Amino acid sequence: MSVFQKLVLASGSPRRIELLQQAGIEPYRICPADIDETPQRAEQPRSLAKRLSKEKAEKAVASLAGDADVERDAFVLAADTVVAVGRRILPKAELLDEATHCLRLLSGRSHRVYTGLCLITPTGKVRQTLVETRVRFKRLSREDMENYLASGEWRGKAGGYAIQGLAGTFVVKLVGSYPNVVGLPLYETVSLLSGEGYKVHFNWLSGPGTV
Ligand SMILES: Cc1cn([C@H]2C[C@H](O)[C@@H](COP(=O)(O)OP(=O)(O)OP(=O)(O)O)O2)c(=O)[nH]c1=O
Repeated sequence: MSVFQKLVLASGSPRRIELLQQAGIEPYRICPADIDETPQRAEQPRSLAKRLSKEKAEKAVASLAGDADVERDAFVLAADTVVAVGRRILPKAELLDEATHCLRLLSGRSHRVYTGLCLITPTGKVRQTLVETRVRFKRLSREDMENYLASGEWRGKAGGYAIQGLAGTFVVKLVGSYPNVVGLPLYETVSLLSGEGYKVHFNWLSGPGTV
């Protein structure tokens, strides 16, 4: 393996790319993995997040086969975020109806956000972690819901909301990792990578960053 380590991020989520960069990690390549994310019958939310993150990582690895630049010396990282109220898995909202349904379920209640992480090392080792965050929303008024639905911020988000936007004002309590809710738990990601020998470099040469 070359001294320069390569990280392939198996994700098309702009949030995950930004979060990774926030942790000082610049992916060598972005390789979104399109998979079927339908839950299996009676599948638990945490099993779903783990399974899908592994499928995304494996699909990215398969798509790199034959690519001499990354085939044998890249770490491949994937994640999947699932929002659940009890055992009920909320959809990744694409339609207004789905987002409305999600907001009704989330209003005035606690829910859990799970992110499954999967890392495949250059030697083919598969490492997985699951991170859980508990979030409680205030009771949402009709006006809150209407304004939120009109914002469109729910589109493509697990559970039909994005905590990093307007929905941040709905949060009464959060227990656990905040970046986990946005899609990538930073502490656990860095631990997973460094535990497998990926060196996280901080680019101090570019001077103090602005956050
Ligand atoms: C709950 C929540 C989810 N999300 C996002 C994170 C994920 O992008 C998305 C959950 O869907 P995912 O299937 O985890 O990810 P994705 O399809 O967007 O990207 P990829 O599979 O290519 O990595 O919801 C937020 O941005 N904010 C939030 O508060």
